[in-house]
Amino acid sequence: MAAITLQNVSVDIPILDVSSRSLKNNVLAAVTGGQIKPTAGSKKVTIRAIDNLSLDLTHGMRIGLIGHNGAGKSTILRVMAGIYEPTAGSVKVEGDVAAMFDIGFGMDPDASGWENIILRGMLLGYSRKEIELRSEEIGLSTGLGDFLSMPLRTYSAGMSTRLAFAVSTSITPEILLIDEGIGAGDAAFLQHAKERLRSFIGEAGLLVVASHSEELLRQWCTTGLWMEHGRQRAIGPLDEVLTAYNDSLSAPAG
Ligand SMILES: Nc1ncnc2c1ncn2[C@@H]1O[C@H](COP(=O)(O)OP(=O)(O)OP(=O)(O)O)[C@@H](O)[C@H]1O
Repeated sequence: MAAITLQNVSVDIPILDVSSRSLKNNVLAAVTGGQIKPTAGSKKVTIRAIDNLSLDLTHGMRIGLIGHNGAGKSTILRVMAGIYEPTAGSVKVEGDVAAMFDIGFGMDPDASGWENIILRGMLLGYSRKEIELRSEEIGLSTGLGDFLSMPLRTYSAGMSTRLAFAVSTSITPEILLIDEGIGAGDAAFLQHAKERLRSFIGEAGLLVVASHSEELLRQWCTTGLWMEHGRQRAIGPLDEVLTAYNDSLSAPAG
């Protein structure tokens, strides 16, 4: 059974080339970003991207991460994927994780489409034998035809997305983490991609998605987690959390 538990997790990112003396003491709090703090014992600064966050996500949950720019949504996903180590607190992840962040990550521009299917498949956890067995079916589903024999650097952005997308969705993950930005491509591909995504997402035991698109969150998620300056502002049924978030955006400042 898939599960993710975060206990009092904080993520501090030290910024090495900014001195705290350069910061203006803004009276108005920033509306974006994490919390900027002087680093203890130094003139440097630290950004607290996640601030003491505890979460208990269990099998079957479909979480949408909501919040302003720099609220910490991508950072939480990276902590869950094991890319970032928390500065404080503990993270426990049970189940295989598939992360769809930077869709082109790990692809080699000089290798052909076929070779990139193998490379990316191995990055996603397939053995060479498994991915070789599946590569033909994955290649066919891209609609790239003979371009699969050409180096990736000859592909347009949409063509590369097709390739990466086909490999990424060929696995059946227990935990699926998605950062917004997937969906680039032409209309026909998008239609195909949506169907493939729907079943891919349906197969995952636990889904966490960060997105600014309310439509996408409503389609895929049932629980909303509203983040603000690295902290949890609210968690609950998606509809209620989205309404509260939208109300906060339209409320007069002050
Ligand atoms: N590589 C980095 N170096 C320095 N600061 C970073 C880095 N990555 C993120 N941060 C900081 O961490 C905080 C949280 O960023 P994060 O990317 O998690 O926000 P987000 O909610 O995903 O934002 P957006 O909706 O704009 O994508 C921000 O204040 C950002 O400035």
